[in-house]
Amino acid sequence: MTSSRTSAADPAAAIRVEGLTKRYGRRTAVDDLSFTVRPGTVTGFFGPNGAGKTTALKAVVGLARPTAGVAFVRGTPVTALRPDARLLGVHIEPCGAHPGRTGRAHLRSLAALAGLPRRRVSEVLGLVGLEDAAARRVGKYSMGMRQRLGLAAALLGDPEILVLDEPVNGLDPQGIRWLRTLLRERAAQGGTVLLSSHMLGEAARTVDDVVVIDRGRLVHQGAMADLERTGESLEDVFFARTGAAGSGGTGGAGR
Ligand SMILES: Nc1ncnc2c1ncn2[C@@H]1O[C@H](COP(=O)(O)OP(=O)(O)OP(=O)(O)O)[C@@H](O)[C@H]1O
Repeated sequence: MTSSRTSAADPAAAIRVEGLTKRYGRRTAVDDLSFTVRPGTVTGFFGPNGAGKTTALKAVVGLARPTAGVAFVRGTPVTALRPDARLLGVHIEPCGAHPGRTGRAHLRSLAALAGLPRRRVSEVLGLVGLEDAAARRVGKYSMGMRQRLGLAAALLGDPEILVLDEPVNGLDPQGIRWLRTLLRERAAQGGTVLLSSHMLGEAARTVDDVVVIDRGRLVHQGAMADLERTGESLEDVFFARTGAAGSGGTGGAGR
């Protein structure tokens, strides 16, 4: 396992997770998890079903209160940060859009809440390819369209850091390529992305750094380039470190 020397409150780390634990009753969803997300990178967050990815991402963005540990965003505990759509853009399902509202209306209220200009709504609708569906009710959206709406919401503030939970789910091949290009371009411009995914082949083409968890615990952190040097694929690492090979069921983190 590659450990990071970045200290907890180091503002040079876009995100630093330190000793994060989240319990639901007797179930431990995230277990003493620490990892670092370097600025200007796309970091992939992987693990079997029930490993604790969504729970950890929620804690990273301040949507779940950790039982123990701290998530730092640019060196500040996320719980001490004022909501700032220009710093942190988040897409974690459910996106909270009322099924009876149109996609455009949903984005307009988010923009107003975040103090962003209305023109950003048209811009992000164009960016995610939802212009034609903007006047339709969200309840009528396909899974891929809901995914695009969630991405549009995350992109509203053109944020420095994006946290996306399984953003590829439901996207068509064109959408998957579009998202890969978008995320790579953002990283090339100094932006940071932390995303979870089960699509290891696709993720291997997108991410710079890899964090793998199993049963709530870190089992691997390292750079894709290091894997490429050793000839290991992301899938090799995933199966070797999570022991998920051949298992059809969910491991879960509960003990
Ligand atoms: N609100 C909650 N109340 C109780 N248990 C929860 C809650 N949220 C998550 N869990 C439990 O925490 C564990 C981790 O769930 P989580 O959704 O974080 O995993 P995941 O890695 O995102 O899974 P998947 O890949 O299937 O989306 C699971 O055992 C889940 O049942």
